[in-house]
Amino acid sequence: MVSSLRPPSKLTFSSSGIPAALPRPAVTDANPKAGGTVHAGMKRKLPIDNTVAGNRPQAEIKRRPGVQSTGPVSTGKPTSRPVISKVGVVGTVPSRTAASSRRTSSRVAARRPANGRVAKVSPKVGTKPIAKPVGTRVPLNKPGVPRIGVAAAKSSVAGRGVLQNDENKYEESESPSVNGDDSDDEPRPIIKKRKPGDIKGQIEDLKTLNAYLLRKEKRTIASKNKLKESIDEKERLVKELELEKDSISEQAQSRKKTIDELNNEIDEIKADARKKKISYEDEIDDLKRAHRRKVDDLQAEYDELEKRAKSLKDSLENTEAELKGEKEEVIRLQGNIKRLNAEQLEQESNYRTLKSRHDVLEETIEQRNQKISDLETDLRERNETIANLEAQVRKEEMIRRRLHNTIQELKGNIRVFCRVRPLLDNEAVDKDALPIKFPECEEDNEIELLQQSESAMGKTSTKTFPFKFDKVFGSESTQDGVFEEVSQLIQSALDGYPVCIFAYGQTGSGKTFTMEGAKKAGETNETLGIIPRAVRQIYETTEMLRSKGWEYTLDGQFVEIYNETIQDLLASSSSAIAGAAETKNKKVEVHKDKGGRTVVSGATTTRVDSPDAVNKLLERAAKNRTVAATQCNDRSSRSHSVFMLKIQGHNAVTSETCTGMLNLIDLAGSERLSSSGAQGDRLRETQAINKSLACLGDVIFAVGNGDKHVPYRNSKLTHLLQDSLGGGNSKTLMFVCISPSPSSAQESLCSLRFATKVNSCQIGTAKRQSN
Ligand SMILES: Nc1ncnc2c1ncn2[C@@H]1O[C@H](COP(=O)(O)OP(=O)(O)OP(=O)(O)O)[C@@H](O)[C@H]1O
Repeated sequence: MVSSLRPPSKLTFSSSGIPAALPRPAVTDANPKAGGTVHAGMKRKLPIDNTVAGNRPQAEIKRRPGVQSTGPVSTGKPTSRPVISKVGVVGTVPSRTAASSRRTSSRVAARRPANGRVAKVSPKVGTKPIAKPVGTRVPLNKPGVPRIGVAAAKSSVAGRGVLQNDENKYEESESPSVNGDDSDDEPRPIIKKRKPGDIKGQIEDLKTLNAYLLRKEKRTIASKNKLKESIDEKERLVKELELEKDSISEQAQSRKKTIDELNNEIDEIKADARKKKISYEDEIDDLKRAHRRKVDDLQAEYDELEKRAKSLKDSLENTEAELKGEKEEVIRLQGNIKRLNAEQLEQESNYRTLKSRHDVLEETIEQRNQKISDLETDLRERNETIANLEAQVRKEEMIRRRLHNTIQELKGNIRVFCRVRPLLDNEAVDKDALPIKFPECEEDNEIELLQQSESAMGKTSTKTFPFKFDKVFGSESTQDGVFEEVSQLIQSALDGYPVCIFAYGQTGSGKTFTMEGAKKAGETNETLGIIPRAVRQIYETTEMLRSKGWEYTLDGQFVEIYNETIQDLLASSSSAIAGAAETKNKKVEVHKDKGGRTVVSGATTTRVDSPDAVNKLLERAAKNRTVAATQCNDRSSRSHSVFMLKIQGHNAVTSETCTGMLNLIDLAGSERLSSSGAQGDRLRETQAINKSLACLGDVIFAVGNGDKHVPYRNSKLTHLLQDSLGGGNSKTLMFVCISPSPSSAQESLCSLRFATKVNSCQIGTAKRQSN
């Protein structure tokens, strides 16, 4: 019988907690001679109680018919319990004689299944009960057989044969039986009965017996030695089994540990499962809610669909009705199609007619294209002519400028216009009593001032003072009419000449009205004075002159001379005027630049590139004058305001350049000191005004007389206007403004006399400033 051990491939646990795959010996009946179970690892002969088995292999016993075998191998129901002795001899001992083995077998019984089978026992301790005929008695204590304990005895009993592993065969032993069973051993010598006194025979018998006993002793000793060896071997086996037991115990502990770990793992899994259960419950709740919502939505959708179905049904009914109408329409359209077909035929005939016309037209187009080509040639020729004409125009423009200047010169480089303002509403005067008369003359250039005087005798006489100027404007004159006469001088400024236009006269005589226009809000453009009109004319003319190759830049300055101090009227803390630099706190000075031209530094210069820029400029100046007037009562009447416009032109075609200067001056009131009755500050103001006006007269007279020294620097005004009052190339126009009021007659007389004096001056031939 061979048992083999296979290593466990995988540890699995049975319900009892014992590894199901624990290695177990495979018990087979491979060795027919063996009567017991031998572990695969036991590669030695084990003495077995062969006598019990009758020296016949157990399998053989099992197969032999008629033998009543109760061995577990043959029947599976042992009549005796397996015995595992300390020496590892496994045999079957009848229950009643196995007391000495009970302690050992009890350990094995712990592993024995409940049904008492020993087919599977502890690894390496494979046992197989040896079948023994019932009632067979093992003779253990025969005389001459040494007592070596139950196991030893059993071994000795089994000494007739040896148990071999699967590699060794079960061999018959040659040695005599140790249990003294002569039937199988050397036969006991037969001692015949001797006659008494047959000593010799008795001695021979004794010798024979002795020899037999000696042989038998020898065999017994050999058997004993073998048994001893066997015992040693089995003790060693016991040790091995104990070691194995310890190993199994360790394995058991390790498995227990594993079981604990697995239990922990199971607990964790359970806890995890509980958590998951809670989470799944929440999820289920969410899903239920979602489901309810979905159901609600679906219900709403269903309602909606139902509504739609109803509306579709209605719509279908409508459509059906429409379809009916459409069918009628189709019938009607079919009639139309018939009619259209007829029309189409007509159209086709029209098309043919049109096609023939189209062919005719194409011919015409060809002829016209030819004509266009001719016209283009003509146009080119005409363009050339236009270019020539433009050159001619430019040439003529130069001629015009020269002629215009000649005319101006012929009119006089210093001209004086007299303007009499109308009576104001607050001047309740009889018109017939007015001291101003306008003689009827063709050129409207005469004026008479009537002055009444009373003689010592009390006789009243009227004295007439006639004056003649270049032009006299009566109280009926309009701003338009006045500007028409002035515009020629403005053109001179554009043509590159320095031009000065003054308004001279007593306070309230209409100087500001003439120069700037009405101050009242809501006045129309008709009341605009010379300054806005002049700037507008210049702007419009420069735009027109673009076509003749001229590009102009206009830079304006507006200053006030009060008590011989120049102040900037365009200064703005908030730079309200586009392009205006901050110059409020700067001192305004007059000096010469590198080119010897008189310039004003410290005053704001504004680029006038649109009519809007002009308006803003004038508004700013008016605002600043109003502020100044608040600081000093009636200041505007006692200061000179000077608007200076620098006009720079460049003709890219002819490479001509020109620089004109237009000065428009609203002079301070020219009251006489004696008549004004001024005192204190007013007296000083009046003195400053009179001085500057006198200086202006002196400069004009000096230039007119051709004096070598012209006293420009005697006043800020003449110093400022030096280039424009500089004789030959400048043009000066003075407006002498007259109040028609009788109370102003004396002042009017003075003004007219001053103007006449200026008018008598003839400044030499004006020369155009050009590069
Ligand atoms: N030609 C005119 N037609 C209608 N009203 C005029 C005319 N000339 C002047 N006036 C009016 O007469 C008043 C005085 O005129 P203005 O202020 O121009 O005089 P002024 O000489 O500039 O006085 P000041 O020296 O005080 O500035 C103003 O109300 C003005 O509108």
